Amino acid sequence: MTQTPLSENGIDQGYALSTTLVDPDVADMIAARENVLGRVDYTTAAADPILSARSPRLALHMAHGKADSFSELWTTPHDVTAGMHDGVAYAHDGEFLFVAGRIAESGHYATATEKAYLTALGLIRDLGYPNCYRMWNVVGAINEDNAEGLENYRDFCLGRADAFATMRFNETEIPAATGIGALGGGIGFYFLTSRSGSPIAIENPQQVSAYHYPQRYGPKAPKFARATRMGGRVYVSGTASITGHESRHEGDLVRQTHLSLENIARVIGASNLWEHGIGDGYFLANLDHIKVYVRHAEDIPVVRGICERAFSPAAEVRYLNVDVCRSDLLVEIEGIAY
Ligand SMILES: C=C(O[C@@H]1C=C(C(=O)O)C=C[C@H]1O)C(=O)O
Repeated sequence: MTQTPLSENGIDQGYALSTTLVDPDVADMIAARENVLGRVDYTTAAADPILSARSPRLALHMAHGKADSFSELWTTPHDVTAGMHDGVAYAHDGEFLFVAGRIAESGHYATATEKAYLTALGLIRDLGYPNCYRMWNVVGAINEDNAEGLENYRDFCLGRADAFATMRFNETEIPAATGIGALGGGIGFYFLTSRSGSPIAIENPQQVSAYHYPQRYGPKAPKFARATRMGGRVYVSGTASITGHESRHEGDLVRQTHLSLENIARVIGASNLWEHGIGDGYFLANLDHIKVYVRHAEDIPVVRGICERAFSPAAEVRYLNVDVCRSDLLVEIEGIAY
């Protein structure tokens, strides 16, 4: 029998977390028998992160009713240690860490975002899991202006950029991310980080790196990578109809959906990964645990039709009716390539 190499903390290095997007009652059943590193409920009301059955749980207001509610679970074969720290909930298993937080609804997000991010980023360093490879941020009223007339998304980006600067994250350490609209509840966020793994940040040659977007998109650029390679997988950020730094196909749902998919295919494709020193290449059919964000509910059937032709019929795909970070974007897609 071949032995998997063990790292110094005794965990096999080829190991990665498992995830699933399931109906909440199915999530309850899985949570009752597996080690849950984190649970995120995409549901009808937001709530502060808590420890539930000794693991972190965050509720995001991302669903309009029971029919579009689901839960995302991150599970591990290893024992989990969980805790709360300054309002954030976290858990770790010796190799991976999950941390979740919430920023209360407010007319001004930058300072509170910076503070919450510093809490979470400080925690991952102090606990010894400094390598952040994926972040999700859901922002209520994302395209509306704050009390000073700055769009809430841009306000959030300001605080996030300041936190990364304070923590001295350089461009190669910036994780894959999603920054998407929520139906309410301020800003909810959660991160995945690793103790010993070194995530590789991946960019899209057809897109300006988000962290180099010009100032017309906000005072501080959105700090995220287009994807990260970690533990034999590629975590693809929320991806929309953008080339260069500009939104394309304004008002054209079909073309926006196709360009979003093309952008993902390019990011995960063999030639791009080769440029990033990664041997494997992936196709859209390799994507799983996909979220498709659609601005207008009535557009979901058309988007679904296009996506179903591109993705594996076995993939877990959830469609959410929420706003997107730029008001001219109608659709955005994320997933994990295996
Ligand atoms: C769609 C884009 O950005 C969105 C916003 C992100 C963020 O601010 O973290 C990350 C990915 C997308 O959800 C884009 O700029 O291409």
